[in-house]
Amino acid sequence: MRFVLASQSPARLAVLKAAGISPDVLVSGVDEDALVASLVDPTPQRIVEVLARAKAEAVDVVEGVVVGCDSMLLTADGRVHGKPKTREVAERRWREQAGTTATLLTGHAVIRKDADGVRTAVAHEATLVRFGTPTEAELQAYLDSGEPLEVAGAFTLDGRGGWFVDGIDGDHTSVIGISLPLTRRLLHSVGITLSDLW
Ligand SMILES: Nc1nc2c(ncn2[C@@H]2O[C@H](COP(=O)(O)OP(=O)(O)OP(=O)(O)O)[C@@H](O)[C@H]2O)c(=O)[nH]1
Repeated sequence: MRFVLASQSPARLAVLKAAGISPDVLVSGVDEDALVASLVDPTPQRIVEVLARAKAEAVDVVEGVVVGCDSMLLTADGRVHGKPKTREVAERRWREQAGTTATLLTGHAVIRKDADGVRTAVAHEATLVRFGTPTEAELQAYLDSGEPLEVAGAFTLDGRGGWFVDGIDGDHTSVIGISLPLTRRLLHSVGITLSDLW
């Protein structure tokens, strides 16, 4: 069965490959900001689920299974944060989040398309992340690396950011970008087991 990852994320691709899946990668190009702006008073959980589903629906796949994801960091003040994209925003994020606990939300959408039609399953995973406190020099060096600018919440678990994550409570693959256990459950709900894909 064809397995399509509707994501440009190298981390999502790496998680799937290490887990025995070699997906086709089709980048959705969804305008995330515009879609979020169109939602009326959405919860953080709904935002990541709507975005994940939009990405999976946007790619042109006639038959097979498509997976789309979206990750955001939900901070204790109720705000959600995507990718900083600039050094200034990444620095502000770290000055606010260092030493705190936040929740990394990852929305997941699995869409199966075959002769029986289209079946869709959507859910999100929430992982608590306990941030450490980088020194000023460490923070500046981390920002200089460029890594925190292109990842949700301005940190990675499996990269340079790992030095500044004291611990997590929940699924680590979800933090990296795609929850394997949740994706397995969503695949089951559309009639697919891993043995169909391995
Ligand atoms: N390696 C790594 N990447 C992370 C981590 N946390 C978040 N990310 C990445 O941060 C990005 C979150 O942005 P998203 O909008 O969900 O995805 P994207 O990278 O824009 O790619 P699309 O799915 O095509 O939208 C994803 O690429 C995640 O894999 C982490 O702990 N490790």
